[in-house]
Amino acid sequence: MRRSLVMGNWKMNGSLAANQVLLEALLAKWQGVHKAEVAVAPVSLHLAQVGQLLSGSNIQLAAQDASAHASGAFTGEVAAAMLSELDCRYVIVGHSERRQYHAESSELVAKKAKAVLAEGMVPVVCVGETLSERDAGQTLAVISEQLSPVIALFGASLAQIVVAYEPVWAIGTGKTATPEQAQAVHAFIRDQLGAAGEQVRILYGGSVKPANAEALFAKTDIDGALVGGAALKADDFYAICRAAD
Ligand SMILES: O=C(CO)COP(=O)(O)O
Repeated sequence: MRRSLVMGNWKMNGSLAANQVLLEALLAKWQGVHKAEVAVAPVSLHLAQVGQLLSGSNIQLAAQDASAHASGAFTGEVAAAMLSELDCRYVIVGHSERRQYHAESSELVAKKAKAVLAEGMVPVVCVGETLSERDAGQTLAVISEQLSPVIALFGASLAQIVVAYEPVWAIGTGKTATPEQAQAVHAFIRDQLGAAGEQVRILYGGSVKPANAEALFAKTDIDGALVGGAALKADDFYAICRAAD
């Protein structure tokens, strides 16, 4: 049985003070989420302070990206080992915003995922098609291309990753994939992962809200959510976590 996972991706939002207020509001109402695992991913600069606020709670710390390199002359990058030092449990890699605005290839994303795993953390590998790719009937081909370097690089450790399916057209647009559309892609991803597939949690991301979370989580292959905008509102994020519990 796969344990559901809800992760809040705060992206590049909020001052440290604002994020502290958000977390305190979340922790104040934090009862009743026992079965689902929950994590929040602040910007790397805030990880230490957010980690301190989370200590004693059952909310895990996550990072939004990691370098593929272990250390050295890579200005602006943050190594996986540094994230591990701050007790991060999860690291998002290959978010569409990184692929789109920072030209990250699927090969680079796979290397980042491997670097995260090597430091004892869980990579959350994001995949997803754009609207024009969907309209052209290329959704599954795109997902397959994005996953294949990860599958090739991970081998037997593939069961240890988390995958997030985030259709680009649903991110921050208020347009969610229908539960049926998401389920079809999740089932495809699980199939692509082969024998490891049964164990891998596959999250859906893209305009997840309290109003649509339950219907998404009811689908067989949707094991949780990667939440952007709604994770910045304590009430909404809490409601999504409850729906996964
Ligand atoms: O990109 C996302 C999470 O990583 C989804 O963002 P939204 O929930 O704001 O659509």
